[in-house]
Amino acid sequence: MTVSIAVLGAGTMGSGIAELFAAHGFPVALYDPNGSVLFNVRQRLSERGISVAAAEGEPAAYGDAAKPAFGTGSVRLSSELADAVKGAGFVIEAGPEKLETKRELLHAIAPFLADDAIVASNTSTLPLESLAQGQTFANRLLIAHFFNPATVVPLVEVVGLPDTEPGVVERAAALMVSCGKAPVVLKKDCPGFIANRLQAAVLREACHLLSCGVADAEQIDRAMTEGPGLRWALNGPFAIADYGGLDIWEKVTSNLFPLLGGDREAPEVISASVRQGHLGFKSGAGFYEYGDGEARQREASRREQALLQLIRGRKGESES
Ligand SMILES: NC(=O)c1ccc[n+]([C@@H]2O[C@H](COP(=O)([O-])OP(=O)(O)OC[C@H]3O[C@@H](n4cnc5c(N)ncnc54)[C@H](O)[C@@H]3O)[C@@H](O)[C@H]2O)c1
Repeated sequence: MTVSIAVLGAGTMGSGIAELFAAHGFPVALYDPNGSVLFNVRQRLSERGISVAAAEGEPAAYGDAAKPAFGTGSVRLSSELADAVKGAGFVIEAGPEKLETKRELLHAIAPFLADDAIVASNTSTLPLESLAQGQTFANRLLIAHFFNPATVVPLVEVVGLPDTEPGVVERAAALMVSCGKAPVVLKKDCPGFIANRLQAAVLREACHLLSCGVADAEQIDRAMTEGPGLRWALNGPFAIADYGGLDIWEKVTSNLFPLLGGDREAPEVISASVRQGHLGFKSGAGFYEYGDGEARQREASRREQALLQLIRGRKGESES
């Protein structure tokens, strides 16, 4: 039987996760408390070929309530939490990254959850333990951490707790696989999980090099995309160390580790940009300039296509 999906929060990640599940044939209910978010999501999903309906009683602007009722491969938009959650076999929250908001949201869904529903959080940084505290379904709660864009990037980090009900993590991982994802199951809860910790370590050093005047941002980025970035799409750091030779990497690490940047706070170059309202791509400027909304839309599509091509090319290589 096809499991019904409920996605809570229809922002960048929630709308992408809803699209992913719908594109793989699952019936999806997508909840957001903000009507204008739902209105925009309807436009976006429709443009991407996903069938969108409004839940009963919702404004027609969210989609035609008459069709499709809750069909396979469609998204039903709802501003009612109970409506979105009831009957769902897998619920994933993608609300704001605030502990209290997420805890309250999880608390609010408890009365409407099916007895065997799995509940996941897409949090980037909050420990599962802190989300699970006091929740009646804590033994069915886990992390399923997608990457942006959720429709494209294969990785989903899946994390349970020591008293997670047996089989729950495995069922969630299998669900991800059925959507073409490559789940990585962590042995234990860890803030930032794996991938964001690795990315943060690289960004810390990139900012250190920039602040030392070794090169500008563009050159530092090129040193990544024209070099290690290409290899990292095929081999992780341990395989790269094996290929290079562990004797060599012993020297590299012992010579370089004492010299690497060791910031314990957000890099000043990033904080200064944030203070000026330069938030990166979404605001039109950060380390680079991105132009107006239309230019950014084009760039986002181009990046998504390039990423898809890369993923397809990589699959082709490993299959041949
Ligand atoms: N953006 C990323 O690259 C990324 C990647 C992985 C994980 N995440 C995580 O995913 C989550 C969502 O991030 P995002 O980038 O989509 O944020 P976003 O700001 O784009 O979306 C958040 C959505 O939550 C809605 N919301 C507000 N209060 C809510 C509530 N009480 N219940 C349900 N929804 C509510 C907002 O209206 C908004 O539409 C965060 O936990 C974030 O850390 C983000």
